[in-house]
Amino acid sequence: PSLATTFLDLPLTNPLMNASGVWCSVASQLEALLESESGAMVTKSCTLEPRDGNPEPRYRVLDGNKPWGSINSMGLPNEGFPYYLRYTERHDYETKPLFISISGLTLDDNLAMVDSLKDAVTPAILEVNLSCPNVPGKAQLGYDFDAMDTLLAEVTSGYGQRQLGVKLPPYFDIAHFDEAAAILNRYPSVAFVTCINSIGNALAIDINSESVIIKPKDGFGGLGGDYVLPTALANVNAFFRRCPEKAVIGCGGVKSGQEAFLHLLAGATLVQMGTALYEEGPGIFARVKAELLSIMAQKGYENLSDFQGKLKTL
Ligand SMILES: O=C(O)c1[nH]c(=O)[nH]c(=O)c1Cl
Repeated sequence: PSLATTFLDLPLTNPLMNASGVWCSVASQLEALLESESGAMVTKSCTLEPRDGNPEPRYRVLDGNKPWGSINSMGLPNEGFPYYLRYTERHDYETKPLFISISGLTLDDNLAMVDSLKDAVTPAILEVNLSCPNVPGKAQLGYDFDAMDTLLAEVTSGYGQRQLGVKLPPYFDIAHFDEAAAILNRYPSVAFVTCINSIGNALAIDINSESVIIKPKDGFGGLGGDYVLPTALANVNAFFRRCPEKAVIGCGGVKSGQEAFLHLLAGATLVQMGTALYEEGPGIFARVKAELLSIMAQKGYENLSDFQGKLKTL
């Protein structure tokens, strides 16, 4: 079988990539992703200026009893937009496509970054993060439909209607899938949606210390890992059904070929890994590729298109 695929008409050797934020904040990590067997890669969401982010501990793996996952309240630590723009100028696009993620603290900051990217005419693919749950005082744009609509109008226009994508928070209500998709479908240049970001503001508690386990926001943080897989699959399939003109990138709960297969079946074109990559490192891509190929072989599938988006209902 073959894992070859295309995304926005770009050829990829396989559909696997990192989730923004994991193993992609500094050049050494980005170079490790380039060397890895991922089919593509994305940078850490950046703000206009560098940020230290929230106080530590701000990331913890939750691996008491199975299932396992992670909680994080990083607070958007990043090297600042110019650092990542410079990286896009020296990336080897022949090896694999690069996405650049932006998460401006204000609409003006997002527009300033978009304007610089438009002038840079870089092959990097823009993913606008609408779903960071961890900046104190900043509500997630993806949960404010008016603000999301305004941002999309300004950003798509500012980007000269060049193709871009958005990183969405998980939604949990059919009416919200309907409303978010209706807004997104009014912007043809939004060529893909990445579902999902972490499930915001979960609370992990340690029974021995009788305490929360991360410092920021009294322990409230974004949840990732096994816990979010069914919600991630629902969001992938909901937007796959509602946005036939757009591609869906699946993210959430992928740690083996099995979950990658499920995301593809639900409608994802590419599949991102966050928590599992954080814990295992970039070697995970070779493992998950092999597992996915083995599942395809067992099922008699030659190409991803043999099952991609072909989830059955009862
Ligand atoms: O705290 C973070 O940096 C963070 N953490 C997340 O789980 N998702 C995001 O989009 C971001 Cl920007």
